[in-house]
Amino acid sequence: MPHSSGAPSGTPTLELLPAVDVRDGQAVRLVHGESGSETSYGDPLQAALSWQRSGAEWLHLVDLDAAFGTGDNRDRIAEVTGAMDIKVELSGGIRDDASLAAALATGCTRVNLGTAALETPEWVAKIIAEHGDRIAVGLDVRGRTLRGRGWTRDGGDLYETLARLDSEGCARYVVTDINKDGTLQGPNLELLRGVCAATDRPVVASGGVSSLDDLRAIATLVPEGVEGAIVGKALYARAFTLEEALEAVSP
Ligand SMILES: O=C(O)c1ccccc1N[C@@H]1O[C@H](COP(=O)(O)O)[C@@H](O)[C@H]1O
Repeated sequence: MPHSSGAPSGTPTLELLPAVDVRDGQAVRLVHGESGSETSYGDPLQAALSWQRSGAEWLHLVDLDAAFGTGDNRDRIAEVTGAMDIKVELSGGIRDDASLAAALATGCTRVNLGTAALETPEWVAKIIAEHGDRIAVGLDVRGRTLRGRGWTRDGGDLYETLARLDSEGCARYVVTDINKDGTLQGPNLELLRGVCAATDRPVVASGGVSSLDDLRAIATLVPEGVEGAIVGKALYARAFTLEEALEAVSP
């Protein structure tokens, strides 16, 4: 049977997660995750609905104010999640029982924890045991060093933390190269390979995607354990459409 112009036939499909990051009620993109580097793209609900209409099966939704500790967009996040018919991965400021309960109550498919995995490991081990694959951990790295609190503080060694989380049963990792994030400079394939070699859990790639070729390159890592890729700036900058991206990674 003929196959599409995307990834080689027989390769499992790379999941694509278009990102909607919310700051001060607006959909924004940052460069290197730095506060103050925002470009605004308007209403987050409209952005999320447009990715859904374009065929997304996942939405990566981030409360940036909660991640930075500059307030939160909880109502907006709940509104967007509630309006989605697709799966939602929710990130930003999920650090204790109250914020976790609020996040899970939105009906999101899973949450993604950053700072908590670095600062309150006992709590994270407990909620992994309670919620299984509804919990992912975001490994946001610069070099080999993890960063928390809006990526402003060092949080330990990537591979030591990964080994600890693996032993606690963490179901999945969202791996972001901070140096690449929001830069349209291409993904850090070496980092992704390194993480895949160190764990048998699925990995979602994040940071740097600029072109369909970048997505095809990430898709070659599916057999090594990369399950998905978050796409942000490239979609907002119209480097390609989501329809083109989905086609590019479908076997
Ligand atoms: O996504 C970003 O651009 C981003 C930038 C700066 C900080 C955080 C960012 N995103 C997400 O937030 C979580 C971390 O939140 P927390 O530490 O759990 O409060 C991180 O994993 C990213 O998914």
